[in-house]
Amino acid sequence: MAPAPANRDDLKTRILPQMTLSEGSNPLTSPFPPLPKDLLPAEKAIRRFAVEGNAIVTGGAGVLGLEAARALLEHGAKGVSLFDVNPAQSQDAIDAVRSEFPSAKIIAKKVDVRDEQSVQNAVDESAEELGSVDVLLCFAGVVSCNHALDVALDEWRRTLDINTTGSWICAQAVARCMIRQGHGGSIVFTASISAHSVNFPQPQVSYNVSKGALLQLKNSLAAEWARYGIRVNSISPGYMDTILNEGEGLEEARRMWASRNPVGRMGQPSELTGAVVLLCSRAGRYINGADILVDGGGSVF
Ligand SMILES: NC(=O)c1ccc[n+]([C@@H]2O[C@H](COP(=O)([O-])OP(=O)(O)OC[C@H]3O[C@@H](n4cnc5c(N)ncnc54)[C@H](O)[C@@H]3O)[C@@H](O)[C@H]2O)c1
Ligand SMILES: OC[C@@H](O)C(O)[C@H](O)CO
Repeated sequence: MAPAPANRDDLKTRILPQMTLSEGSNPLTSPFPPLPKDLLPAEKAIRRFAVEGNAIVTGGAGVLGLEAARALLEHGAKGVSLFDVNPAQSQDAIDAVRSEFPSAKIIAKKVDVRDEQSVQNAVDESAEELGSVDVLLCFAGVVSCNHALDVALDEWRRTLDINTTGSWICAQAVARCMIRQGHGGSIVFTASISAHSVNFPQPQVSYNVSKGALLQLKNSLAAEWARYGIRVNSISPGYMDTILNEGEGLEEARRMWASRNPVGRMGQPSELTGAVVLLCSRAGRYINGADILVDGGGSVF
């Protein structure tokens, strides 16, 4: 049953008394344990960037989500559960990842991140089928480009519902699961350069707002959930060379995005994975509440 909304009395009697750091099993209260001295340097590097346990990746049938899932598996994740409103669109690509990692468990679930009950069921099933949920990557998202004067309320609501509220619904369901498990975890939202500045030339007010809000969602949860050993961070990709940024009429915009970038090109999906792995591995243990821009320097131009 959903909890009742809090009132003013709850603040003193229930909410503030719970704002204490739970030590004991909280992995964040102690520093990264030293690696055994007799390991070879390469083995130390692997251990430092190892991803432990299992992950849920929303938008997991999309270009960036699936590439991030592949990177987690490369770094030792035992299994991934891909949540997507349309997993069938990428059946072949998902099968290709399955054959790359034959000993990993790779599940695809049809989930609309706006549907709280469907997310809750899929999180519970994933925990059961994989054995645990230790990482959540939120990639599910839609882009919406329109002149601010023409944006219909439905278009505005849909963009914020999927990009922002959908990430919140998934984070809350997964955090409850991680707290039950008792050993913390890592949550990563996908914001964007659009969370930091206004894109050019395309007008996209609802998208920009949906991604900007994710940064404050990340900050708020990072502050609250560290006491359970859960770190919450975000990545902010620049213009990546994916279907989101393809299509008729976008040729001139693509040229402009590349020319306004210090490295002179758009990013490749695999170029996001270093930041994702860092945030989900032991090496990222003291990174909490951070946003990593992966944009070739485009946002400083
Ligand atoms: N491609 C870029 O240049 C870029 C830049 C910055 C941020 N991003 C963000 O990265 C994320 C992934 O982008 P991408 O390029 O891989 O796009 P993509 O379209 O390939 O992937 C997005 C996925 O989200 C899924 N999705 C959409 N609505 C959903 C819903 N209601 N519930 C569940 N799944 C849903 C889609 O089916 C799709 O598989 C998005 O959040 C996007 O805003 C992308
Ligand atoms: O901000 C870059 C991306 O988030 C997005 O792909 C682009 O703005 C879509 O036009």
